[in-house]
Amino acid sequence: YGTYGKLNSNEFPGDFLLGTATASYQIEGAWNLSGKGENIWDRYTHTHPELILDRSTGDVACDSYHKYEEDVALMKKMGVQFYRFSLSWSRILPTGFAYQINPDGIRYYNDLINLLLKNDIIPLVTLFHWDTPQPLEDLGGFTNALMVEWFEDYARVVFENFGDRVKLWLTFNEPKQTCHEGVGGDNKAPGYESSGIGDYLCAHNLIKAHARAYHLYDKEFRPKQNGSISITIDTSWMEPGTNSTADKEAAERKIAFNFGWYADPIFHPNGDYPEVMRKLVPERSKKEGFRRSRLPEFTKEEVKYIRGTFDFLGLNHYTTLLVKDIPEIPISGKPSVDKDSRTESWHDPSWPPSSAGWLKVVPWGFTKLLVWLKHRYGDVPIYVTENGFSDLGEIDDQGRVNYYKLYLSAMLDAMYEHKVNVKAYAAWSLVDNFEWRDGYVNRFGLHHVDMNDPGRKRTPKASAEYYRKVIAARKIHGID
Ligand SMILES: O=S(=O)(O)CCCN1CCN(CCO[C@@H]2O[C@H](CO)[C@@H](O)[C@H](O)[C@H]2O)CC1
Repeated sequence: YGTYGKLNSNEFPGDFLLGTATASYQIEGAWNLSGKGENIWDRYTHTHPELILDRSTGDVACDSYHKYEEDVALMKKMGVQFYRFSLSWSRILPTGFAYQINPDGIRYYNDLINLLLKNDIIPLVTLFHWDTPQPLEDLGGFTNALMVEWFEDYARVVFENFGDRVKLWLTFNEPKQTCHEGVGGDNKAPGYESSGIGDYLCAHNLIKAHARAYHLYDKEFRPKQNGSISITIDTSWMEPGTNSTADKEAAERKIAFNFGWYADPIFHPNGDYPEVMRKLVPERSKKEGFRRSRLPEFTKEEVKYIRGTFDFLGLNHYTTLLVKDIPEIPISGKPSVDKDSRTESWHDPSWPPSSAGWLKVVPWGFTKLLVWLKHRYGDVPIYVTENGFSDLGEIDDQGRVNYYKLYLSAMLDAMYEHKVNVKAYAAWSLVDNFEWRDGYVNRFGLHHVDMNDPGRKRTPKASAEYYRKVIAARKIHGID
């Protein structure tokens, strides 16, 4: 693969953190037990079974609500240094509003946090991993500007209850899946399909909510709790389909619309949405006959308020796309972010597959993405909060072992050859879990979960053994 593919970096720096990750709706189950309120994924899976590949739900999932001790034991055995998990907003605040706190929600997460600390595993806690409380969605969810207040109130309850022991926070996981896929499309809950309009509105409020929670932490909690807080944003690497200038610019546009949309307002020295978005969206909106741009605008004060609301950068990365320029997209049909970006993307047929159509094994893309992040956002500490491989659940998962060897090596290449400041890596995922619209068909776990067994039996796969050796030896090769 040339410079980007040499598998020559092998060892992790002494202070590098190796961990694993999950999310509340995907593993907890207990969807309506002990006071938990309904969230949009409960609603989406209960009312649209036809949208889920195996018509399953997260009603029970891995039953980690009851089996979190087993989960911690699996992590202890692998020797992971940290565990990234998310809080179910509706388990803590059943109505979404902070006037009613569910004691069992506080109890559950305290038990989990205390057990992690007892096992010398650092908790890295995500406040929001897509599971909006349904009563808030009924009021528009993130298309309602008041969500900024409601999220701040939720964050305050969380920092008050867990911030004495939790020192690493993420406000949101992958905002694009909530806004672009969930509000703009129906690929995720709530499934409004308000493409090119609702997704921009959702993102605008979500970014403000992130900044509000950051400043709340920074002013009221950091002085006594001394933690760090950021956001996790995902992107594929966007590789030009040809080395034409048009395709190179198209790839830059695509990653701006895909990642910069959320990252620039927070991490870019100038803040605000990427320039290319602030140019192309108003232009196309006008041609479509809109009286004003479909992309909401931050005021100067808001740009300042949002810029710099991070202590590190949370990155989820899985794969790479090839991108080409589409010079003219006819003004017809519904508006969309993809039309606004004037790009088309695809996979090179030679790239090794996974069981998920969107995930191809392209390790050099990880190196390029990490280098791109450093050039665009400077030397910000990067926490890789998700990276992993999908298969159909085989125990001898050599495809996953191979994926981790390649991607960990690609990450170390970026660190050693390009001095990218990566500080941590979380393998997605600790266990097979509810993979959203793919249900339990496509699986990402280091441990197999028997979804037909009421006890949800967990079984280590070959990749769990490989990751245990990597953590013990703190290197990737020569550990068999
Ligand atoms: O078909 S296409 O290519 O046109 C569009 C699909 C591409 N997306 C890219 C982002 N990816 C986010 C991954 O989502 C993350 O990764 C895990 C594995 O999916 C999830 O389980 C986690 O909850 C989530 O944080 C989901 C698929």
